Amino acid sequence: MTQQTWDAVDNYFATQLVPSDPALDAALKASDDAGLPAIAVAPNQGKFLYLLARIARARTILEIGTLGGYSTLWLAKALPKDGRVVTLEADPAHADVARRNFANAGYADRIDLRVGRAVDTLPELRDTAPFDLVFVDADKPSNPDYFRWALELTRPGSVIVVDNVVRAGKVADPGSSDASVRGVQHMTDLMAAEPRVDATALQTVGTKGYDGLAIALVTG
Ligand SMILES: C[S@@+](CC[C@H](N)C(=O)[O-])C[C@H]1O[C@@H](n2cnc3c(N)ncnc32)[C@H](O)[C@@H]1O
Ligand SMILES: [Mg+2]
Repeated sequence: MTQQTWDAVDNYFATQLVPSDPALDAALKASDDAGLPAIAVAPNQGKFLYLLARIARARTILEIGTLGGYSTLWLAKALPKDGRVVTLEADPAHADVARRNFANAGYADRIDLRVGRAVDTLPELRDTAPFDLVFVDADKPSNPDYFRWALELTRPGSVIVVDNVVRAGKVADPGSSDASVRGVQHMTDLMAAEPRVDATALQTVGTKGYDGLAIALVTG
């Protein structure tokens, strides 16, 4: 299988099942025009997050890693009118683009964007917790910290999703010295040893190449 096949299949399903949304398309274009890296989730992955949030009947969502807010908008779309997404972003330039995207999409009232390193902004969220769903998609070396925080800020029944866990297959290399790979491996160790979650991980292919995500249900 080749990238060309993966693109064609993603485009087939996106055309059928992920109708284009002008607000989301505009957010992607504005992010691109502002020079942000093209590392947002793909449209079908955004819809997947949206569906997970709806399946979980999420009213409060935490996202770690905003970029231009594309995945944030998918998550915000899944919320009831009085629901809320808190999204954390370290880079003020990314946050500026995201803030404009939220306003232009008409979702600014449902999204609370906090600028700063997530390890510094997460402790502020103890009063806002518990979150029904947490989406972890920031600096991968910090994934163990983000998993610990996600556990602290959720409740039994909450869902934790961690993006980009495959690292082009290097996650299976126990001798890897890549800090992102090691971050994912350490987080996976924590998930495996944690009696309060039930978790799995999936490899994926698509317009974003070869990747994958982990998902955990908080059980206790
Ligand atoms: C992969 S992008 C997020 C993509 C976004 N979730 C989406 O799919 O549309 C990762 C983001 O995390 C931010 N980031 C990196 N380190 C961070 C940190 N320590 N705290 C918070 N955000 C961080 C980066 O600046 C970048 O905007
Ligand atoms: Mg990602």
